[in-house]
Amino acid sequence: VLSYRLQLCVSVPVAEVVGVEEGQVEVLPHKSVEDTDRDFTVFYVKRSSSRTTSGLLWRLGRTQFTCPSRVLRDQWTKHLRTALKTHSPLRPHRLLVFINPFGGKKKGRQIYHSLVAPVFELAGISSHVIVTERANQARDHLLKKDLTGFDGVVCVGGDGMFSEILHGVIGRTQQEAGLCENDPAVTLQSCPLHIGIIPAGSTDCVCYTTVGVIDPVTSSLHIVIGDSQPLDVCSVHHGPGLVRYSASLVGYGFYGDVLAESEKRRWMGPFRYDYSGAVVFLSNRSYRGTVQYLPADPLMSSPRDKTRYEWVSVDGRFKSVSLTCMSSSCAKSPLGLSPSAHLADGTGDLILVWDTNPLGFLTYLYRHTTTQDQFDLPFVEVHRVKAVRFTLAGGEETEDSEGLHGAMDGGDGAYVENGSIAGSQQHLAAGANGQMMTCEDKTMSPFTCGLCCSKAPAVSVWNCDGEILPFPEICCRIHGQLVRLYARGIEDGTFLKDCTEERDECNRTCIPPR
Ligand SMILES: Nc1ncnc2c1ncn2[C@@H]1O[C@H](COP(=O)(O)OP(=O)(O)OP(=O)(O)O)[C@@H](O)[C@H]1O
Ligand SMILES: CCCCCCCCCCCCC/C=C/[C@@H](O)[C@H](CO)NC(=O)CCCCC
Ligand SMILES: [Ca+2]
Repeated sequence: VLSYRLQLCVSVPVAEVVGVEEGQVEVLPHKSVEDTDRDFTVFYVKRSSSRTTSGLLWRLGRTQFTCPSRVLRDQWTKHLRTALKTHSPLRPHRLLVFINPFGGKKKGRQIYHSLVAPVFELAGISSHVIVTERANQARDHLLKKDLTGFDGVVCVGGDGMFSEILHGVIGRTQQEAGLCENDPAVTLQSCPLHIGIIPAGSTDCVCYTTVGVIDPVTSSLHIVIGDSQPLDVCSVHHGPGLVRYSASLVGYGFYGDVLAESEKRRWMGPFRYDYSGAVVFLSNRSYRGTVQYLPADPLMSSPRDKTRYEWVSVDGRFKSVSLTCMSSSCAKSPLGLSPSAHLADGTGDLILVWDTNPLGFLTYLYRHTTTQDQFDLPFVEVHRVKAVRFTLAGGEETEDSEGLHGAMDGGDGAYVENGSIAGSQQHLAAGANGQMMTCEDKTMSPFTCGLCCSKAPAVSVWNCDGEILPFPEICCRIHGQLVRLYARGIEDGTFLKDCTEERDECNRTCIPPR
């Protein structure tokens, strides 16, 4: 308990003290120090009274103390600094910071320098800052450069930027451990570097899901006090190799189409998703396929039914197929794609939305924006899984492959925009084997292209955390707690009554107040 000289009482856990400074110090908007012999200032995490729909906003609290003598003041500051080290061993000392100057509303640099850097400085963190000049620069840096001395990596940007960091730290860890990332059966090594996210993107889904708010100051405070939240990661494989990792959404059909459509409209900023969502909804597509999944929960089966840990296969026509390792919440959908998914339980939730009429699908989508259960619809099913495979359904496979060749001479075919993968503006035909061929008409979107070739596309693309994967056949495996974030899950002080998870394995509403 810290006694404040105006007789107010402020109680702050040592774990939430950000820093201690001699004198009467102010930090924001600018640092100013009035150095008096007997004063010191304590900075700490203060929960804001303004409540958001999901998590709590954190602010920098500040309390000044006056001691009877300078000697006593120096004893206080020394002891407090020692206590910080002892109580919070995961507090970072040195961070590698990547800023994407073009993410979201293009305010990454400003956000970092005005809101985040002062908090880092106060906490005595030394930061090496890199403003990226190209996509994948952060990933490549993490894969190749010397990372000695860094405790964590911070990305200032959106989910795409987080994904770069994710690939960098996972890849580097496996390289150093001599493990093969291509084999979905290999148990990957969890990464020693913590990842911090300063939200400055369009969806900021990973930040929203792990912190509960999109707020750079809240996130910077989680980083400086060394909060640690393990996170499940899904590896996505195609043919013999690893294609990508995903922390949030691996989605085929609706979410793949929205992404393909929105990549052409990056100039619209975050609004591109709303616009593309409407375009794709109106195109009323569904796709055939076979989904195989490995159920995660042995309680779902009995010892006599021979289904324990065996692959289950479903075949049909889907509006969307989504796999998410976490709830995947965002401002549009505060409870997320799968509201009770856990951040670090080693499983993912597979959501199958069977073909339905437009009103039914709209109801499904709309429920994401409310507290109504989006799974309580006759055409939706959800499974907690360890692994998923997707193939084009039986006869469809041949049909599509033939369609591909037909596309070359103007026949039937399935078309996707190449989007960010190879940077080309041509349309690619994605076949059962992932082989890609260009469509004759290089000027139209996949949707009009479907029309120009007289048939709506039979094959969609995968949306993997906001990146397009232009081949339908994939295999996914969830790796439990592969990375750690500077976060603590959504902090709202209530417990789910039926939750039996340990804190580290639980996700959202079960986090006890500290
Ligand atoms: N300097 C750069 N120039 C161009 N692209 C970059 C640069 N730095 C990073 N990128 C890429 O920009 C892409 C998008 O960035 P980011 O995720 O930060 O913003 P966003 O797409 O607006 O947000 P969200 O991913 O939350 O929807 C990332 O995939 C990243 O690889
Ligand atoms: C009538 C109202 C209907 C409203 C429907 C709202 C449905 C919202 C569901 C939210 C799902 C978020 C899934 C997160 C995906 C991220 O990993 C990814 C990368 O940032 N974002 C997108 O692909 C961007 C994808 C955007 C999809 C809309
Ligand atoms: Ca999970």
